[in-house]
Amino acid sequence: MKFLGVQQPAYDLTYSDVFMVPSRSAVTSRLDVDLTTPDGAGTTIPLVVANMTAISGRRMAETVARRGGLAVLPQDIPVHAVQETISYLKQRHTVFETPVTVSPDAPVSQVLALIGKRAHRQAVVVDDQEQPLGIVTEKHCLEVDRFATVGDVMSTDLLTVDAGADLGETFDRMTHQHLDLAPVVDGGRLAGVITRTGILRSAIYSPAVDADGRLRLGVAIGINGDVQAKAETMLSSGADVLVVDTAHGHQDKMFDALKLVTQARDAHASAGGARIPVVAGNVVTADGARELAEAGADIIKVGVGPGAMCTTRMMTGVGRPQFSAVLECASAAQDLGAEIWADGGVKYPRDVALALAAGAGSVMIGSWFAGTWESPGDLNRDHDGRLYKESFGMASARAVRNRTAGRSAYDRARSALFEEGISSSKMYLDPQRPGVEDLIDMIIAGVRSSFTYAGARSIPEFRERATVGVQSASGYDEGRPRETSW
Ligand SMILES: NC(=O)C1=CN([C@@H]2O[C@H](COP(=O)(O)OP(=O)(O)OC[C@H]3O[C@@H](n4cnc5c(N)ncnc54)[C@H](OP(=O)(O)O)[C@@H]3O)[C@@H](O)[C@H]2O)C=CC1
Ligand SMILES: Nc1nc2c(ncn2[C@@H]2O[C@H](COP(=O)(O)O)[C@@H](O)[C@H]2O)c(=O)[nH]1
Ligand SMILES: [K+]
Repeated sequence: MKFLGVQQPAYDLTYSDVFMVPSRSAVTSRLDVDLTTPDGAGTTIPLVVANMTAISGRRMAETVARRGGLAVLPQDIPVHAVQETISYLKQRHTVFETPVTVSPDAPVSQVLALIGKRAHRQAVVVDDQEQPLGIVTEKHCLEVDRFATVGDVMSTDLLTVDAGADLGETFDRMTHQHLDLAPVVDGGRLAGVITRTGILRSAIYSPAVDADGRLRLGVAIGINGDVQAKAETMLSSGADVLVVDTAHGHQDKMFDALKLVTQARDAHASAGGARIPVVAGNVVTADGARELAEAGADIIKVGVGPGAMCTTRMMTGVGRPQFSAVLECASAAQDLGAEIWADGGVKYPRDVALALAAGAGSVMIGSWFAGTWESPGDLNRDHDGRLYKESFGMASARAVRNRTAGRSAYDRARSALFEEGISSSKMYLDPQRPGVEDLIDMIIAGVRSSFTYAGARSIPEFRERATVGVQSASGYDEGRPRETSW
């Protein structure tokens, strides 16, 4: 990346402070851009879901991995629950979505409870042999008494697709029959569901898979407790990426933890397992990035204070404008053969593109994905009828209370003194883009386009070719669309 015209300014920059100029391009289509990450995390798009309890769960992990990204499960989840999630994810189909099934005798209220995290808002009605009998949609259920049975309201106008069927032809048949969703069967039994949008997405994205072709998942490990045991358990349970994560990643305790995790990882690889990348953070300086890379981190997580749930900068004055942090840390890490993840503060597709221009291998997103069907929280409706989910920071009093539940009252009270995050925030679902895949579509469309403006076909080329200028607040404002007249 180079700065436009003048030299790099003497002050630090946020994503909003910068813009990119187009340059002569030989890339004639946005579809010629390959967004496979160079960071070794095994993803085909440079997006990682932040390890936050209100955001990253199994539905999120499954949905994002199918489109080539990676979710990282938070360190606060009990070990057995993480193991169950890994095992669940490893059994998911890489193209077909996991169906919600109900029996024809079930009340429609059951359907409404089950389809909450499904973007298609539909369930498949099956018999005892798991053979599809019909489809029931949210709309069917909302129009009747909650105790009406599924069999009363379901649609039996079905298109059942064989697991080996050509997806393009399936799309045409579904369009012809005005169907959005079709059950997929393998040997007569339900194997998944497919939607028309899902078919289109399968043509554009490649799932993030392990060596055995199963969906990938990351797991976060804190720096407290028995770090070695946790790392070993996660490795043997099938985690694909380990994230050693703490607020202040440039501290002795982090280096102790990182040593244990990399040793466990190496032992796992020597015993015939895959070599799992280790991520460590968070830091925002070249020194921090360099020392973590020297200590064995493959990927360094960068960002202190840009997160939407984060009060660190206001509480402590510590942090750094994220564009400059990413730029400096990426350069230091890459000198040592390591990569970085730009973590936090992403609100628009442009922020992802700018992080990649500054040298990030992937970009971690939390709060933006909180307001989606797939995040773990319950769906709420405000006074105006708008749908939202509740989110909270991982250093908030609420998260600290959860994390320290097993400790003494005295220890918990002491930990609660240090609060650097918001305990409750409303994250609204965008009516135009209520699913995480809708947001991924928007981000990836923006980033692909950004690459062609720079004449880049790949992330390494984009890093090389991007030309970045510094703008005033009115420069940024000029770029914003106006939804009403001004
Ligand atoms: N990216 C960011 O800007 C930030 C992210 N977070 C996220 O919140 C989650 C919880 O992280 P964390 O608060 O580190 O909790 P952890 O449970 O990971 O513990 C942090 C450990 O580091 C010690 N420590 C020393 N200095 C600090 C410091 N300045 N801030 C925090 N801990 C310190 C703590 O000791 P003691 O308690 O005795 O001081 C404790 O032992 C993580 O997911 C993290 O990524 C949190 C804050 C900022
Ligand atoms: N200082 C704090 N940082 C937090 C907290 N919870 C999460 N985080 C960080 O934010 C990013 C996600 O950023 P977002 O803008 O996409 O939401 C996450 O990965 C953490 O690094 C917190 O309570 N305090
Ligand atoms: K913030």
